[in-house]
Amino acid sequence: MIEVENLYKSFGDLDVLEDVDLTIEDGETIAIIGRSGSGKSVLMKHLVGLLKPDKGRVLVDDIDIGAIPYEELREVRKHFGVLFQGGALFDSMTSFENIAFPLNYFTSQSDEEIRERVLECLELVRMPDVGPKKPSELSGGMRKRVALARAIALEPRYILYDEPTSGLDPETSNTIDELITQLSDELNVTSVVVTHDMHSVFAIADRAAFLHNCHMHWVGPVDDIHKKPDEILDRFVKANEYHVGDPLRATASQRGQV
Ligand SMILES: Nc1ncnc2c1ncn2[C@@H]1O[C@H](COP(=O)(O)OP(=O)(O)OP(=O)(O)O)[C@@H](O)[C@H]1O
Repeated sequence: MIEVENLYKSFGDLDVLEDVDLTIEDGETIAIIGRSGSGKSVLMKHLVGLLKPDKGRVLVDDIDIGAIPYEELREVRKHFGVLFQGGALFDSMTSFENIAFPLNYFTSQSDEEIRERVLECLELVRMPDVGPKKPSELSGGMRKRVALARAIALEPRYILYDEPTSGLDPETSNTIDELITQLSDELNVTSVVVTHDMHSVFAIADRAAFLHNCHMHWVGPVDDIHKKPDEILDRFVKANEYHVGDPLRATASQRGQV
């Protein structure tokens, strides 16, 4: 479980998060939503200790990650897989080497064990044959899937996704959404998805957490987004769900493509 308590964060004069509380339950998929610049990525970075709160705490399995030395934080981070916005793959390495990287860095597994795990991860993202390919030889959606394979290599308990569908066409976005759901079910992980893609939110998330004006304005089951209207949330949702009816999104979902 991750608990964010009374979190404040500013950069110079810019207040980004004020008095933010959020509890992320084990096994759920929660979407962090909000306008561009509302602090979604800043909040996500606090969950894994990449940023430290000015005030407040982030507890991961009861450990206050802002108050522990780096060596202990490194141990906590082993439980996290992070899919960064651009994928953040190493361009000079093959897909195989990218996925093997955290295994080489964090574990003392043999070359054979690492090879098996890399192939397993490629299988999980349904791209068993791309190991020898470099990121530059792959499409945007394929790069995200390789990055996802790398994020799950250490068998994380938590996967953090930063805008996983941004920059992808609707059909590829569906593929990524379906993969997020599949991994959540098969690996029984807790997933935190930063996004403003409301189609994704309704497709994959159990709950949504809406940041607005530095505050956690609304948190609840996605089913309640329309049932229990909140004027500000409603405005945000309407502005961002224009492509929900996109036939490509619908078609790929119905086909169940991954
Ligand atoms: N390291 C930093 N130093 C200074 N300002 C920062 C830093 N990180 C984020 N910010 C600022 O904090 C604000 C929130 O940024 P953040 O990236 O969390 O927004 P976001 O909600 O994820 O937006 P988007 O949807 O556009 O990605 C922005 O104004 C950003 O410029």
